[in-house]
Amino acid sequence: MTMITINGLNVWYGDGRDHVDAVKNASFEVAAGESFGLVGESGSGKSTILRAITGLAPNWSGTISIEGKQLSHGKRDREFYRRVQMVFQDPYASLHPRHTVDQVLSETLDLNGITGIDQRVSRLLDGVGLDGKFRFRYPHQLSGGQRQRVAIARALAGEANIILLDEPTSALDVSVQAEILNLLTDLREEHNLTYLMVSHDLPVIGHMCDRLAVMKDGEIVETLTVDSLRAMRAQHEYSRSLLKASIV
Ligand SMILES: Nc1ncnc2c1ncn2[C@@H]1O[C@H](COP(=O)(O)OP(=O)(O)OP(=O)(O)O)[C@@H](O)[C@H]1O
Repeated sequence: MTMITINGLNVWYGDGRDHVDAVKNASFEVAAGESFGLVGESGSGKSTILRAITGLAPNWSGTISIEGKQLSHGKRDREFYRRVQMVFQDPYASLHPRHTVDQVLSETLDLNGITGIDQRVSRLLDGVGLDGKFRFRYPHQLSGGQRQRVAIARALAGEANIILLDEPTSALDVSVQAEILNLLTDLREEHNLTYLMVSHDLPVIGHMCDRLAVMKDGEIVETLTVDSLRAMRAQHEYSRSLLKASIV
């Protein structure tokens, strides 16, 4: 089954002189259980695609479908968030500073109509490798990696099996990045999750994804498998230059 279908997507910001075509005619599909990466330099339009999916970039044309259902313009409804969750770059900004880990997770479970919250919170913490002692801590009492684990637990609290990941490790210390990437890989397998992941870092995408789209100046210049990337079978000159600059 195709979980995410993007077809002829254009996204723009601003009017008149401020008009920016951030994404131009982008198309790709992400299958159930697949991990798909969007890679490209800063400003190439990667995050804008995620913003269009989540309704944060209101000006777009083309089609975006989740599990075969076309999304409309405007705000996303509860049903959308039941299927799709996000993990952002900066876990500190995405967690309420005056809510404990317990509050963050309990509230999300409650919103999803899930019962047996007490047990579920401990299971969620366990699932992301956080000791129970962190349960009643506030975000500022956690390290960056621990905060990102909480953000991941929150994304998994409901029944969503599509997770949008926007540079989920680039704000973290290098030593912690691999831990979080490995956790995400394990969770995908365990819960049969579908990932759409944005990163400017080709090795990160190579580690995490099955297929990827390379973006440049708002356009997808190439879509290829990570295996063919590793085998240096990238066709497009730009993809090859990215590849040369990094070790996948
Ligand atoms: N809110 C906004 N208003 C106007 N222009 C924007 C806005 N957000 C992004 N842009 C522009 O859209 C283009 C694509 O930006 P986008 O953030 O999607 O790129 P990106 O590849 O995700 O890069 P980065 O990793 O730096 O976020 C850029 O030219 C950027 O300046």
